[in-house]
Amino acid sequence: MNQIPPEWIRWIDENVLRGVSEKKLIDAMVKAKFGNELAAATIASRTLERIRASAAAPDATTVTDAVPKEYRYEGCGLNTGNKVHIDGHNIAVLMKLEKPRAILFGNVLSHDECDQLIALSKTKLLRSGVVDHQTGNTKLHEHRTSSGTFFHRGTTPFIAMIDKRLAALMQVPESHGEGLQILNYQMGGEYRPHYDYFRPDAPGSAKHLARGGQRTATLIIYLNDVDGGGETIFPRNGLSIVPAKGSAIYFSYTNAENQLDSLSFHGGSPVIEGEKWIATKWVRQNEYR
Ligand SMILES: O=C(O)CCC(=O)C(=O)O
Ligand SMILES: [Fe+2]
Repeated sequence: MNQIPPEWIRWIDENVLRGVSEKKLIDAMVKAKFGNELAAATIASRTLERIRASAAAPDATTVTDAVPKEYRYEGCGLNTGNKVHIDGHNIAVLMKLEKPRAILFGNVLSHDECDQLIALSKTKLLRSGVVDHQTGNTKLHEHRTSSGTFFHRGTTPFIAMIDKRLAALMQVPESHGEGLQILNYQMGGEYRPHYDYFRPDAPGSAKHLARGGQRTATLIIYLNDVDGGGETIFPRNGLSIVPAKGSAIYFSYTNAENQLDSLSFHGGSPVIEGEKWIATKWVRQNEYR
């Protein structure tokens, strides 16, 4: 990688502002596959820019006001026990993370349900896109090299049953859920780290926010075991989740004050062997239409 994408520049700026050491930032960037020298040079130049900006600020108050408030974590995530029972289906709680709020679940879908979702999607796959922050439209991008399809909420009794289970698991009304997205990554396919929330400062976000408000949480369900690579990564925590058929990673990133948790930055690392299938459920603050 010989160029730093804008979301990484924003990430560097946020963390320089939070006082995170240069070494930690470089380590995280190297982990995310940037070259050591490029990472170090970019971080140094952003640090310098920040020092110059604060020197040019009229008074200390202006600088203090510019520091974003830290994300306030609400409650304790989904506050589950060690098992969740939904309509006769038993889901295991395998791991909990506090920052960002994240829970790894086992057996969210049975193996048979995973196979059914793959079979229903196979003939409908189209290359996935990313949201253009200026226009809000979807465009193809080298950072997202998967194919996918959607199932609108409740389109068939089978999809409706899954939508219902996922809403109960995520503790939101079913109507707040977007349609279930199915993704397939072939060898080398990846989704570079990104936020699932819509950037409030981007003009293209307005039309997405109008359809149910901000996204508050994501559930990524693994529909197959992947032979190599394909982990879901949270590069700011050094966390990676290895896909295991039927299990799912939940994470949330919007609180009642509308703050957004930048630690939820995540991606799908390249598949090295075999292929990867996932189902993603995004939920909104309000009813999604
Ligand atoms: O492929 C993955 O593990 C991550 C997918 C993802 O980030 C998404 O669907 O929003
Ligand atoms: Fe995502």
